[in-house]
Amino acid sequence: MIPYIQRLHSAIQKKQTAALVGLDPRWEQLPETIRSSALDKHGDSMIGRASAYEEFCLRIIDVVAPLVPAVKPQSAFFEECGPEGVQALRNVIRAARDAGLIVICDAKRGDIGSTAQAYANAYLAGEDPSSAPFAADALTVNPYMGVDTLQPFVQRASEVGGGLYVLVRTSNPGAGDFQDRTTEGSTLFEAVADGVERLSSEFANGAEYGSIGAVVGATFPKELEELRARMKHVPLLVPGYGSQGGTSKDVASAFDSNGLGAVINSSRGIIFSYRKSPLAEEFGEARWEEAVESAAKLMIADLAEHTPVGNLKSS
Ligand SMILES: O=c1ccn([C@@H]2O[C@H](COP(=O)(O)O)[C@@H](O)[C@H]2O)c(=O)[nH]1
Repeated sequence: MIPYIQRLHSAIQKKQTAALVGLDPRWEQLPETIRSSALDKHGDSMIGRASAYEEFCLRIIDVVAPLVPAVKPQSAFFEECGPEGVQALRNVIRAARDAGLIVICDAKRGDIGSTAQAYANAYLAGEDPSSAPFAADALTVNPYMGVDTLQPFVQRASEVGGGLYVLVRTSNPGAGDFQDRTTEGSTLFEAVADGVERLSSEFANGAEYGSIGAVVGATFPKELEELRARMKHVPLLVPGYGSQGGTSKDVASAFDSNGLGAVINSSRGIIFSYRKSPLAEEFGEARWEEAVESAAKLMIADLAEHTPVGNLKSS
């Protein structure tokens, strides 16, 4: 079985980029053609929204699969549509994997050990997509309840060749409210980072990186730089580029000198690029897929120019 981190790094080397496209469908922002076809078929209903989300995401996957190594569906938008939404999430994950993409499901799960085990079984398929109902390669997890609650996820990841991304220093404006609280000489986020580094270096078993990663926001570049140095064996998932204001310069420190060790997420900035200047003027909503392709290519070029991603060696 090939561990998650090896599969991720092969995909990054193959596509020559660490750009990660977030799949965060929002009804009001979908192209009018997709909305009206869903309304015609299902009326204004959750079934209609879920089918529109699925169509939108499948078309995005077709556009970005040749360009990027991975996608990150945001579970919340699918869950919001009820059972049909959850079925759409499942279909989107499968389609992305069939298109050769690594799938990181952003569901931020966490609970007491026995319940965490059920979440892990539900979402972490690792290398074999038939081994879980929501067949993600990797899952985001919340460490707030303690290291024992991460163990079932770690165990499952090691059994199936899956990966995890533990929330360490998030990208939202209030991230510091709790994460920056200091006790015994370190902040809460540093204490979590040290725990994740221990888990991932054990998992790495002598390799450079383990499959236990960390979420660290692009919107706090100083903390990102500190955390890269503090968690040497930990691959990073960096949200906050683009719509939340993070730039390629802000995320440069997330990478090692070979351009590995991190993926940078952009969701709205790519999937809704046809709604925003200048791509809105260039393509308009009718050519939304071309705008998405162009936005993904712009992000790829930006990362290649301003971060060590430009040093990636081809596989
Ligand atoms: O700290 C975090 C953790 C997760 N996210 C998620 O990433 C995307 C970001 O979307 P953008 O449109 O690129 O802002 C979204 O799914 C968040 O829930 C995050 O932003 N910050």
